[in-house]
Amino acid sequence: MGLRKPFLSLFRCFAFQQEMEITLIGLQKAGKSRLVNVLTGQTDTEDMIPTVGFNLKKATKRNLTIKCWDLGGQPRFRRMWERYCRAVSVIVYVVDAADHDNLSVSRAELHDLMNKPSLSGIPLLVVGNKIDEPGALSEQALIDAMGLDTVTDRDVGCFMISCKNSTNIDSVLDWVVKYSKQR
Ligand SMILES: Nc1nc2c(ncn2[C@@H]2O[C@H](COP(=O)(O)OP(=O)(O)OP(=O)(O)O)[C@@H](O)[C@H]2O)c(=O)[nH]1
Ligand SMILES: [Mg+2]
Repeated sequence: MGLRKPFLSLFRCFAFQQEMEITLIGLQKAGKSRLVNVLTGQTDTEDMIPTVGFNLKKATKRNLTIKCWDLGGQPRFRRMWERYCRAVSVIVYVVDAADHDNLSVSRAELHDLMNKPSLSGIPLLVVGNKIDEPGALSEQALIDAMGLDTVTDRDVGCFMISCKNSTNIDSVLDWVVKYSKQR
């Protein structure tokens, strides 16, 4: 009898241990790598090096480990996006909400990816980053600019964040946990 309680606690600990994978994509300089740094609790820095290919980092929160595939956003790396999105629980698409000039390219790349049959049904979280910058879009303006109302074949979320000020980062984590598909 004395052993029962510790055994049950140990069982619960392993039973609820969860691991999930997400992929972060979006145009170059959107802030994907900085978001991964903030999510994984690494020292935040303004000085970021453009991602060449991809990086993999892990974030751990309580019983949850999130593997984050951080892909390069430059045109030459976009061909890889689909491959790294196929097996993940959630696709996180990062947009620089203050970079109005590149919104239409960002939208086109997003819809191109969402139309791939291999990615059908994978939940999509669009995050408008850099809301600390003047002229950053509102959430509704980002939803309109990215045409999110037309993505109807999956769960879709949208948050406005600032990696610089750590604004709304918890909402990103909560959404990922809530909508992640066990694949
Ligand atoms: N003001 C502001 N700058 C940010 C924020 N997030 C990222 N940045 C800056 O934006 C620049 C690009 O950030 P990265 O995280 O390297 O962007 P990325 O999307 O990983 O870019 P690639 O790896 O080239 O695809 C860096 O100078 C960051 O410091 C933010 O919330 N606010
Ligand atoms: Mg990067």
